[in-house]
Amino acid sequence: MSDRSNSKPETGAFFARDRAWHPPAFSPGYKTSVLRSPQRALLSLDGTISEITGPVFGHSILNELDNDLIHNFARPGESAVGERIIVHGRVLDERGRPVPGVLLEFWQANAGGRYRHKKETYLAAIDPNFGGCGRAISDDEGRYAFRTIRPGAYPWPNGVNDWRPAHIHFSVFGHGFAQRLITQMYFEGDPMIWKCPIVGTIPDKQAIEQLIAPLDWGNTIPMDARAYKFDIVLRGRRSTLFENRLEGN
Ligand SMILES: O=C(O)c1ccc(O)c(O)c1
Repeated sequence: MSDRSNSKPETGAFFARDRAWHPPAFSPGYKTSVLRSPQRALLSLDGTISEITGPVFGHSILNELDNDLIHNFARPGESAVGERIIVHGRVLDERGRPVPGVLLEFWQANAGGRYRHKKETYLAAIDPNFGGCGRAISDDEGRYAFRTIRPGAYPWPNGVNDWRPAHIHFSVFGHGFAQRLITQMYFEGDPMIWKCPIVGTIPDKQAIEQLIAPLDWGNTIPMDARAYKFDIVLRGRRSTLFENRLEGN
């Protein structure tokens, strides 16, 4: 385990990734990582002008229901089946400062643990009123929020009887097209988290705990939805853990 005590102020513009905090790209217990992981040393490339100045997908075309997964795929007057929740939090930089204007995209399985995807094979029922995708943009204080239903856990073909705990996938776009980070949020108190082979690739317990959103009782909506709070830290020693798959660790 690495020492994450906060005693020394962080200085300098660049915060190198702590390799003990992030899971190794090659983690045989997570079978698909074996073929996905880089076979050669990584190269660090500078961003090009077109990546830095190019348009960022989606910032100007948010629809009213994009941050409401309970309704954004539902027939008029209907809603998705499941436990209604609000997920909210802040996008923060390495010094804890808010990051405004970030496009966040979310995708998840339905309450029974089934994705709406043509390659989905799990036998749980489709919910005709649930699509499973949404998005939001962080405000001036870095805050974002969306309404959804709590996803179900599901089995997956990794080892015998491996299950994914209930989780929501997050993509975070920055101010350039090449700035994209992907992570997953889990739910406080779920015993399945500690049995998951993907979670099991994460070497540091604190890094896992940072992916687990606590129940936020103060922001529940009585007679409607419970709230979970998930802050995303983009860089620094306490950076949220991001997946290997799209960024090559
Ligand atoms: O990378 C994978 O194989 C994989 C499988 C199941 C998941 O739920 C997931 O998030 C990733």
